[in-house]
Amino acid sequence: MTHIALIGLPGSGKTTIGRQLARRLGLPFVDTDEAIEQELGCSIRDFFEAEGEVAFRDVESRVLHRLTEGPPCLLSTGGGIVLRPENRQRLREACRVVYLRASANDLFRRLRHDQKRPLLQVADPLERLKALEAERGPLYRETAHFTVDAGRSHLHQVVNKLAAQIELEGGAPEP
Ligand SMILES: Nc1ncnc2c1ncn2[C@@H]1O[C@H](COP(=O)(O)OP(=O)(O)OP(=O)(O)O)[C@@H](O)[C@H]1O
Ligand SMILES: O=C(O)C1=C[C@@H](O)[C@@H](O)[C@H](O)C1
Ligand SMILES: [Mg+2]
Repeated sequence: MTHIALIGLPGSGKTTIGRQLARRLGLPFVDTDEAIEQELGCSIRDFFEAEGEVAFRDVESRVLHRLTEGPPCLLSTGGGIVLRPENRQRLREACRVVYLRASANDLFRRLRHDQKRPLLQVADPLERLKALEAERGPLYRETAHFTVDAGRSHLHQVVNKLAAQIELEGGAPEP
């Protein structure tokens, strides 16, 4: 296993915490959503609208495989990456997987004014977050090696806790 991957619901802090943790551990930081947008040459939102979710998930699986075959990095993933069994398997075999757990209520408080996340641009974003939590919670738990509370804790507390846990387990992989 060579990588560290962060998984969790939209807004759980994968990108923000991932960037800070990568700096702490001296690892390159890669966001799968950003890598996908680079590969596509357009935004995920536009691609989703034009080609649909199945086409997006195909690209996401391809990018996950490519990135996890490359040099060790801290991988922040798209919120839906655990939906495909092949991605869950790939994550578990190639990465130390951390689930940033945050409840729908906590995320709603955090994201209620968000306009960037297509999944939340609906009449009732709290209901949508609850549905995502019900569908994906078991998949995040099944995929993760380690879970951390990222709903109520401050950003720096989550980063400190993860850095300590990784140290305890023998430290970060050599980049
Ligand atoms: N523990 C935290 N406490 C308070 N605010 C947080 C915490 N974690 C993240 N945030 C804030 O919540 C917002 C969403 O965080 P971020 O973009 O990192 O989430 P994400 O999991 O990458 O979301 P997405 O799945 O949509 O890419 C940001 O404004 C970030 O600063
Ligand atoms: O939760 C999801 O299904 C998604 C989350 C984003 O990170 C992107 O990967 C995309 O918008 C889909
Ligand atoms: Mg993100």
